[in-house]
Amino acid sequence: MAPALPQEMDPALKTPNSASGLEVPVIDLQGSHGERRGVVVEQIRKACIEWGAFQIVNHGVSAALTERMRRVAREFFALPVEEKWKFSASIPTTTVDLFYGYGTKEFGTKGALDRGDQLRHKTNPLSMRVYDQWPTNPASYRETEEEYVAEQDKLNKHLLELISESLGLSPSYLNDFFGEEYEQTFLVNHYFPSPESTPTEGIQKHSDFSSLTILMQMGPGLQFLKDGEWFPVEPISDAYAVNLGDQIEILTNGLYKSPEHRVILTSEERFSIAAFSCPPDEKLIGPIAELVSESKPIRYKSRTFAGYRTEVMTNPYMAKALTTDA
Ligand SMILES: O=C(O)CCC(=O)C(=O)O
Ligand SMILES: [Fe+2]
Repeated sequence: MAPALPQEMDPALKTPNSASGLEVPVIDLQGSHGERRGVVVEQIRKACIEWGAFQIVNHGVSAALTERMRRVAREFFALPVEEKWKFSASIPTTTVDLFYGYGTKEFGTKGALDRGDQLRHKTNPLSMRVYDQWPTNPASYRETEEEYVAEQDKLNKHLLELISESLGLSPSYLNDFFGEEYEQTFLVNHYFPSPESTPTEGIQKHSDFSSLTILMQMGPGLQFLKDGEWFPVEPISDAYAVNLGDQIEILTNGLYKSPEHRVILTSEERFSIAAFSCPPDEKLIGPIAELVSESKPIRYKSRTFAGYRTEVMTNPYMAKALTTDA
């Protein structure tokens, strides 16, 4: 979920790191329902502590469905802009909310790309779906997004099981905690090509205020910040980039990090398709009791998810709002 106002680019952070040999970990989910579960859980724990992010392959989402989703997204964004506006929200965004439906920076500044346009829908709970904001062109758009978000829901739940286990909690802990009414948001980011020879940000440095973000990047550009250096996420066909959001950082009392990330534009048009899972608005989020001890005292203030989101959205840079209790 994107910051909106101009922010100075730290010159020290301009070039992605390649010298260290470190890479955003790639985790193979094959066998993660069965014989390889223990191995995968251990890899997830390490990745969540060191990066707060990883890529996944063999995740179970059908390649054919993903390809259909990519295709209808490209077709929608290729329409004339006046066609796309038909699927925007009728009222401009407020300072404390993201825009929904089709949008650009001109319409709602919050959460909009600097150089591109977007399509954002709430997709869970089903009662939050506003189908008027779902494209009807191409004709198969709506059914494709419906199938796609159902698969993302399954994947999100599987990942939250693995993450729960990696914390020494029962497998169902995080899914039970967020509940069936958890908020799923679907987002297509469409970045315009950049003619500049100097690196230009398509989405500025931010962390996601979600619990978990599952993202398909179509073309290079995504970078994660680790220990003050930027690391690009290597595009792998049909892989998803997964990152923890601020809610997991708070719940784990800082053991797992919600990593900062950004997108650098290239000379090619670029898309990414994200599914964010978030707690229900009124859910109180604070460190999980089992993860707090005398040697690991509470580091984060508890507040409702809606309260947290408002704090982030009213900050001009949409920065983390992870204030401590101390
Ligand atoms: O487009 C990408 O690769 C990242 C997008 C992102 O960080 C976001 O939408 O929150
Ligand atoms: Fe993000």
